[in-house]
Amino acid sequence: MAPKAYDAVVLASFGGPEGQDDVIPFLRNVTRGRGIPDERLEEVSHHYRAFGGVSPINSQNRALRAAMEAELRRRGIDLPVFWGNRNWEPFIADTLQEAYDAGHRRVLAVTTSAYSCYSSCRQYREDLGMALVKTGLEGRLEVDKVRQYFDHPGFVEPFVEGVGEGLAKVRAGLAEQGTPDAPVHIMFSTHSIPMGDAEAARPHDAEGGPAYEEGAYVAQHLATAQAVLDRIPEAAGVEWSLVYQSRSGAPHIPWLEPDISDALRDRYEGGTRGVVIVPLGFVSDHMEVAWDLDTEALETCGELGIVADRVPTPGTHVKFVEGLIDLILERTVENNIADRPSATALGPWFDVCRPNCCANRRGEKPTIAAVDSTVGTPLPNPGM
Ligand SMILES: CC1=C(CCC(=O)O)c2cc3nc(cc4[nH]c(cc5[nH]c(cc1n2)c(C)c5CCC(=O)O)c(CCC(=O)O)c4C)C(CCC(=O)O)=C3C
Ligand SMILES: [Fe+2]
Repeated sequence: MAPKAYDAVVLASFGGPEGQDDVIPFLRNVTRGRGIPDERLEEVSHHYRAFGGVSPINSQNRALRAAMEAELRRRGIDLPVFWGNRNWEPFIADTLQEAYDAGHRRVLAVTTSAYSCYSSCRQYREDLGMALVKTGLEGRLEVDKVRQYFDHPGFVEPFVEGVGEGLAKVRAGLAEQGTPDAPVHIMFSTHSIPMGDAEAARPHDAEGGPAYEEGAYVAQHLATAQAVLDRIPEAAGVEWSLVYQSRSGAPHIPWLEPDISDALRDRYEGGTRGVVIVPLGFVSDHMEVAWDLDTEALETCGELGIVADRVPTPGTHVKFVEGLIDLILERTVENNIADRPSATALGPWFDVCRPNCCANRRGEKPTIAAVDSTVGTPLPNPGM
């Protein structure tokens, strides 16, 4: 898509509760119309309760926003960064209104989500699209979005660093135990999604780019994991796999598998004694990482006697923050960066999503940043 003169950035995220009283209303917001059984909500509420009802995600987003502003200032670029969420305050609609009231007319969104699937791409585009409709800013505020950035070096490099360090720690732990040569496994973990969503995560039209047998969500994770490993000499020859976590939904609906806990048990039976756990699907150490990995998966490792290390998410890693700013500058007229780096053969991903990309299987909603967008941006020339 041709560069534009954006006048503000919106960091769009998931949101999380800020106290015990927020937990249930937050969970209702997340699962509205999504067919999640009450027992699952009850179960997940305990994760938040155990953390005082406070998700770590909001403070992480405040820190990310501050880091992005600092990096823009450092480069002498005058672009304010607003922040809004899908499921909790500040809500995206209020954020767009705030940006508009402050005089901005053309904003570029960055989401805290790197891959392509309904939950991580289209749903954010719908959040922004519906916010435009709700506020009545449709046609008055232009909203675009940076490309999904799973393969941007700024996202990949912090994992390269983390996996390298994780491998060293796990090997040192095994040596301490007197089993320095015990088999080690690198386990990349991401959010499970319904199989139907995984299959829908792709461009649908004939000329809309490559289609992927396993869906773009899985293909992007596999390619990114490989890109991380290719950059770590010490990882050569180490076995690895992609596993899934945080499954919800009704039991009879198939979701991506294997679950990380099952995978850990199977690997242990196959001889693995050290595991590097890589939260490849996530941008910050929020609840899905703090609970499902640091509490549950690490507990499973402890029970089995596996030496384990959980690698950090990109968070506010300087390379990640610089990468997000580079992604913004790919799209701006001023300070434009013409280079669109990609660490995998799949990318760089589209600035403007192809028709039906990451389809909402529960019915159409207004979206931005797609060839078939009904709000957000007039798209005379959809380009890349
Ligand atoms: C792909 C994906 C990402 C990664 C991309 C991205 O980052 O956006 C992600 C992130 C997150 N998911 C999060 C929390 C939750 N996700 C839920 C439910 C669901 N997630 C799904 C998918 C994803 N989720 C799906 C298909 C569902 C089923 C309901 C539905 O079809 O929509 C539920 C409901 C209860 C449950 O069943 O677990 C909760 C509480 C938090 C916040 C953590 C915090 O508070 O720190 C974050 C960052
Ligand atoms: Fe989720």
